[in-house]
Formats: sequence, C-alpha cells, structure tokens
Amino acid sequence: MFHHITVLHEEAVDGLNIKPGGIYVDCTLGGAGHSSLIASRLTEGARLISIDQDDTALAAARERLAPYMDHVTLVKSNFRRIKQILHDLHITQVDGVLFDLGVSSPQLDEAERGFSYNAEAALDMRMDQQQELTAYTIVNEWEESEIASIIFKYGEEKFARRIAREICLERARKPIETTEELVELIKRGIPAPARRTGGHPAKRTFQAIRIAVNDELNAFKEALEDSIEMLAPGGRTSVITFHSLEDRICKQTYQEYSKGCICPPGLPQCACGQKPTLKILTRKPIIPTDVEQEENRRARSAKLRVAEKLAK
Ligand SMILES: C[S@@+](CC[C@H](N)C(=O)[O-])C[C@H]1O[C@@H](n2cnc3c(N)ncnc32)[C@H](O)[C@@H]1O
Repeated sequence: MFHHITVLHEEAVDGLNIKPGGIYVDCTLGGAGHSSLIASRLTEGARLISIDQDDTALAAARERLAPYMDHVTLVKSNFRRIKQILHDLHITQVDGVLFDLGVSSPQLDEAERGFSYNAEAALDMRMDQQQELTAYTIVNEWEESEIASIIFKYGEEKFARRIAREICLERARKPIETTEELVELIKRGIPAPARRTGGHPAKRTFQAIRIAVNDELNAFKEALEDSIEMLAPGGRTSVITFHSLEDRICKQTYQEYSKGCICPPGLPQCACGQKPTLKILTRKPIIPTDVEQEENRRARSAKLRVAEKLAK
C-alpha cells in the first residue's frame, strides 16, 4: 500500500491556476496526490503528464489515477529530461509545471531502499532503482575530501570532515555495508555534546548522501529552468521544497528570470533590452497551516513558491 500524505495539496494546485483544457506537468508524481487533484480539474482535450523515476510510485499512481487515464500520461524518467519528454510527446508549450521535491513517505518507510537512518538496510538511497550510483559507492569508493565536501555542502554539517575521516578509517578495515554501520560512524565523528542537540545526529549526513546519489540539486535547477522555458505566456510553476538548499535554488532562479533591464546604473536609456520572463506571485513562500504541520511532520519544512510566465 503506497501511503503518502500530500503536502500543501490544494495550495500547490491552486497555484497553477488550472485552465480546464490546459496542458500540465507534474514532475514528482509520488503517490499522485497532486496529480489526481490536477486531473480532477481538467476536462476533455486537456492533458496531464506525470513524471517519476521510481517504479513503485508509478505502479501505485496508475491505480489511483485510473479514473482519469484518458487524459493522463505517466512517464518513468528523471524530470531533468522534461524538455525531451515533452518533445517526444509532440508538446511545445505547457500551462503549468509542478514540483513537490524530495522523497515520498513510502520511499522512507520501505527500509530496504536505505533512505532511513532508523532502519537497517543496505546502503542504497536511489530513487531510480535502475540507476548505477548508490550510497554504497559514495561511502566506500569516493575520496575522503569528496565525501567531506558533499556532507558539508548538501548536509550543512559542520563536522563533515570528521565524519568523512571516520568513514575512511573504517572502510580501510572492511567495506561499510549498512545504514546502521554508517549511523555509528557518523555518531563517532560528532563530538558528544553536539550529538545531543539538533535532532538525530545522522539526519544531515543522510540528507547529503541522498542528494549526491540522486544529484537532486542539479536535476532540479536544470528542470526548473527548462520548465520556465516550456511555459506558455500566463503559464505557472508551482514548487514545494523541503530544505534551504532547494528553496534557495527556486528563489534565485525565479529572481533571475524576473529581472528586467541589466544595464549598469546611470545609463540615460536601456541598452540591453532585457525583459523579465517571469512574475513572482509569492514574494514570501506559502507554508503549511499550523493544523497541517501538526498532522504531518514532513510538512513542517515545506515552502511553496509560485511564478507566472510573462508574455514576450
Ligand atoms: C514528495 S514525493 C511527491 C508526492 C506527490 N506530490 C503526492 O502528492 O503524492 C516526490 C517524488 O518525486 C520523485 N522524484 C524526486 N526527484 C525526481 C527526479 N529528479 N525525477 C523524477 N522523479 C523524481 C520521487 O521519486 C518521489 O516519488
């Protein structure tokens, strides 16, 4: 049973301002919470393309979306291929693109996927089960400096170098096979007083390794830029992020595309001719209500940002 509680369910779909006959893309199908709401607002002639790289999500979503399958297309792929996916479907412009980033609850709950620091499993963490790179490779084969760098950059973990050192000392003795072994090494790398504050000591390092395994930040940046390019005038992007690194990419990309003239100050008139591509509709991100945060822990760090494509 695929059980994922959709975060900012109505808010993210309302953000798309659905036109009943439009063409929409849900880049992160997951348990199809957002996709089924979008599909329920579409009428004949409309189209929803829902993408996920996880086979389990696609199988479950197929059932949930059964009543709408006449206007829904499911695609197993990385969303960083959005342009190619749309091109293959002969679609040149879309009216809205939704991202609800990160992992789904089933991915976290199925211990054998290796995403959780609370369950023993092989070091995996792949969203796409056919991908080659796994957490095992990163932990056992990457250079110590590379491991330290991703833990610092993607986990914002200040003891990154010490943790990387512990990992490399251990793997010189024998390969590190499981999430549990990794958790122990992370704990060893964090001084005792720091271990007692700020949640589970392995949280930041697990997040970092997961981001690296799935190349999450680069995939999102590329896909967001390509989505903006594929939007029809008046089309919208609606993006839910769950940590500051993703949110920063969204905010900065929206800002870049909403900039007009970039001439140096003091010129008597504009020489660059640059026009803004996007209008940002959420100056401050929308966050889940207190009730939603109370009911769903995952919702606590969620932020929604919406932007609209301007006419040229
Ligand atoms: C938070 S869940 C989405 C939940 C969904 N909105 C719902 O309401 O049920 C994120 C999903 O996006 C997928 N995903 C994350 N990054 C992806 C990528 N680069 N390409 C394709 N799918 C991705 C994950 O496999 C996961 O199923």
